[in-house]
Amino acid sequence: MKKNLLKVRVMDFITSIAILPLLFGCVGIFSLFKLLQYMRMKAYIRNAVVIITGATSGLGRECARVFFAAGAKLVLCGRNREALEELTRELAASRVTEVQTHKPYIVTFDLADPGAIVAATSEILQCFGYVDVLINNAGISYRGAIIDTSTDVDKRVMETNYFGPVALTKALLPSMIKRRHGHIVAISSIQGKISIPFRSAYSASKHATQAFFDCLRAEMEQYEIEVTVISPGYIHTNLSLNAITADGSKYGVMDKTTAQGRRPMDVARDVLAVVGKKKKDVILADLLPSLAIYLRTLAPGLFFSLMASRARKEQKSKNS
Ligand SMILES: NC(=O)C1=CN([C@@H]2O[C@H](COP(=O)(O)OP(=O)(O)OC[C@H]3O[C@@H](n4cnc5c(N)ncnc54)[C@H](OP(=O)(O)O)[C@@H]3O)[C@@H](O)[C@H]2O)C=CC1
Ligand SMILES: CCCCCCCCCCCCCCCC(=O)OCC(=O)COP(=O)(O)O
Repeated sequence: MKKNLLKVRVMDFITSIAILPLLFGCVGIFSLFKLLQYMRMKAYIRNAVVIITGATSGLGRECARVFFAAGAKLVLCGRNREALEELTRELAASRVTEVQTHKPYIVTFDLADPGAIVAATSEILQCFGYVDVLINNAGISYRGAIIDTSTDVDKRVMETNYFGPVALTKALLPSMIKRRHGHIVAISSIQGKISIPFRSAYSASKHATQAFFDCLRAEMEQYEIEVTVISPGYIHTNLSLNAITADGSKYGVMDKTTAQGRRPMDVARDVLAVVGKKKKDVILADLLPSLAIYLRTLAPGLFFSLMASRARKEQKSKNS
């Protein structure tokens, strides 16, 4: 009995001695892999020509900061030149020592104006000769009941969130195909995966975005062009303040959900990492929205009931 116990202890000792180096080896290989991945990511962005739409505020502005610090040659887009110039001054004044930084180039255009998109693309290509990464970030949200919403409002949201990015992407694709190099990023939303009540136009525009860029990814693989769709949850930006309502007027309210959202700087860092790793489709949200996506797929009936009850509650609180 005693002899057996000793035998077991000796065996345990030998096993633990053998396992320890194996464990350390695995951790070492994993750390090395992570380091290589990090270095490759940095090299991918350094000196790359990166277009960011909607760089005047919120997530776009923070993306500009992190991509600038990573050494990208930025093309900052928006409608407000003054805001873009102020951002450029801010970036120039920031101290980044790790990599060589580049003064951003500013292009102003309205995504709802197809002619302006074509002109902007020619200007960018004339100036840089090529584009490495396009980040379709600009967007507007909407609040309203379908029954009260004019079709003009639906079109306005679709133009900014869907047709604009599609036109900009198409204008850049030929030069990317020629180089067999390029990366198109679409900032979608959790609402590109599930629809919640009183967001019809916004959610439809984001579902269309998801569908278009999924299709583009498949068609572009043969040209080695990457396509990434990023679906964030709530972010603390001006999105709800800038949202439009059923009659096209500005909503102008900082919603609690927006105010309690993630810091745009943190989301921008995630965007940089996701782009650097060339991920195809990423959800950047808490557990509940992610679970809601699974629920929509696995138990649609239950998901629809939950959304209907949410609509009833919201309607009731609006009426009272
Ligand atoms: N905040 C959130 O909770 C979430 C946001 N998102 C997405 O993130 C992206 C960025 O939004 P966010 O930073 O939050 O919101 P902001 O309102 O802070 O920023 C929106 C940006 O889009 C630009 N924009 C709006 N309309 C147009 C237009 N017609 N032409 C050109 N540019 C335009 C604005 O520029 P201008 O100065 O010209 O108005 C602004 O720079 C959007 O696509 C949004 O759907 C996704 C999930 C959650
Ligand atoms: C297995 C249990 C699952 C339980 C799921 C319950 C369903 C809960 C619903 C959760 C809905 C989450 C919605 C998230 C919406 C979101 O993050 O949107 C991001 C935006 O784009 C915000 O834009 P907005 O203009 O709406 O502020």
